[in-house]
Amino acid sequence: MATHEVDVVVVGLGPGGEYAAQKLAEAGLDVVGIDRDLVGGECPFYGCIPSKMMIRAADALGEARRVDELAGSAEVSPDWSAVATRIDKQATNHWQDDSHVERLEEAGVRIVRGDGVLDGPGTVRVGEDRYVGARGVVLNVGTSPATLPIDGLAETPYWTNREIVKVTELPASLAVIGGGPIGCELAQAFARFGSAVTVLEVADRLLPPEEPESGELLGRVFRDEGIRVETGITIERVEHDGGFTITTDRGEIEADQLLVAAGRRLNLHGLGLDTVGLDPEARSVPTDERMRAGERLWAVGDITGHGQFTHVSMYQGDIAVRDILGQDGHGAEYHAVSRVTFTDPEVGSVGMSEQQARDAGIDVRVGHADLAASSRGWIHQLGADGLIKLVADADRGVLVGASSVGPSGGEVLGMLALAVHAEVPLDRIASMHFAYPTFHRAVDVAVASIVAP
Ligand SMILES: Cc1cc2nc3c(=O)[nH]c(=O)nc-3n(C[C@H](O)[C@H](O)[C@H](O)COP(=O)(O)OP(=O)(O)OC[C@H]3O[C@@H](n4cnc5c(N)ncnc54)[C@H](O)[C@@H]3O)c2cc1C
Ligand SMILES: NC(=O)c1ccc[n+]([C@@H]2O[C@H](COP(=O)([O-])OP(=O)(O)OC[C@H]3O[C@@H](n4cnc5c(N)ncnc54)[C@H](O)[C@@H]3O)[C@@H](O)[C@H]2O)c1
Repeated sequence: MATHEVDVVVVGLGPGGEYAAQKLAEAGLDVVGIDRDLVGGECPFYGCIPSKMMIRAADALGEARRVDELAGSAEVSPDWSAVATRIDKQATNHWQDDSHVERLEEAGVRIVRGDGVLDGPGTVRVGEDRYVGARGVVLNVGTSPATLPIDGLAETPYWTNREIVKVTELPASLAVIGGGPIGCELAQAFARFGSAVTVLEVADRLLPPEEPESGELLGRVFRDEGIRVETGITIERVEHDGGFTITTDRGEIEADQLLVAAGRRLNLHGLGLDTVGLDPEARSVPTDERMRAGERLWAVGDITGHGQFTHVSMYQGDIAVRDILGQDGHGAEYHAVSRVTFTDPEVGSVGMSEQQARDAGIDVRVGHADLAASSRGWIHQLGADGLIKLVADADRGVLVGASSVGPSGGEVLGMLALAVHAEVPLDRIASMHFAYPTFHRAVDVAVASIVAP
């Protein structure tokens, strides 16, 4: 077994690990980056980027279909091959990671392909090689699609996000198990291209962790668009015989293809966490505000349990880099994590939901605004469904959470994320100017419903 002495070993090169490896190497450290699959991780090859390319195209179709009522007439002939080609060529370079590898190598990172396994503090084994980091190890091993214990499912050729991003021909019909962000985003994209889509969600609404108003609104929009939405459903069995038959407590559902988008499994199994004093069965890797997870060990990304988002992974990667380099700066805070599901309307939220705030014992005040009833919503008309919901801590006079659903809901969320993050007093928000007639002007209405109900 060969031993390689370096400064830092990064295991898993998802967004946070890739960022950390590059910055540490640019700072002059000797860095080895280990990945068993594509350097860059889930986001660029199987996640955010290909799915958002699908959504960009599907949104163009959705808008074009509004022309007849708003601006004359438009004939829409969807062609999935334009999306498939863009994902293949522009987003993923045929699922090759050369550009990611080149960027890291130019910074001085040595890339090792293989399965990294922890072997005591500061040490990682890859096959017959041991890499010892004098400063330590950064873990960024991410997630894989969760498997569901549904009778028959494992024997069928169902799709996860890994397969659906490579689809070159649109299925006539698609069933989607899971009405979370992946299920909702892809369901609407495929429906807008012409697939007959059914979403099967065990909870009583879409996007269950979001505010009930948000998930219910999205369910209404989906149904209006012709997507079949079955919430509160139990799937009993899945069979495949050319097509899929999904047996549920409401009868059988047939579909040409099946997407399972029912959450993620952390890639912690077999990682050797016990060799560094961590519980291999834990549901996340606990970290402090400097992303330290143990002796000479840092962890970033989905495995830390603070939201499975690229921006969280990179935020944490930056903090780990500063800690390793002995630099000052802010530590990790999670009271204002923002997230956006890129459906139409976009569903954005930040901080706590109303229920989470009540559960935390906060004296909650809630503010609402109906986007469709705002000046801009009325002008926009088609596709203006949306809302603003604010969750305020009455004692402190600040927002602890907010939701922004609507066209550009994720962009409107920006100002709310700032307010929650910086704990801007509500009366200061109430005293500002809100440009007319923007979508974000609905925030003024929602604030007023708390400050001067
Ligand atoms: C369809 C889809 C859409 C998404 N859309 C968005 C979005 O719009 N916005 C957003 O913020 N987030 C989105 N996400 C989530 C986002 O992709 C992840 O949060 C993001 O990739 C960060 O993950 P990570 O840094 O933990 O690592 P990952 O991206 O999961 O990468 C982990 C890496 O570690 C490697 N690895 C694992 N185990 C080992 C090992 N033992 N040895 C060596 N290498 C190993 C893997 O091969 C992989 O390359 C989406 C996810 C999916 C699936
Ligand atoms: N725009 C974004 O930022 C974005 C987009 C996609 C994914 N992501 C990230 O990836 C993560 C994973 O996404 P996801 O949608 O797979 O997971 P998720 O856990 O958020 O949602 C999965 C859904 O599947 C449902 N479900 C589970 N078992 C079921 C069953 N047997 N039958 C029917 N429904 C079932 C759950 O109730 C849940 O609503 C997200 O939590 C998010 O952090 C982010």
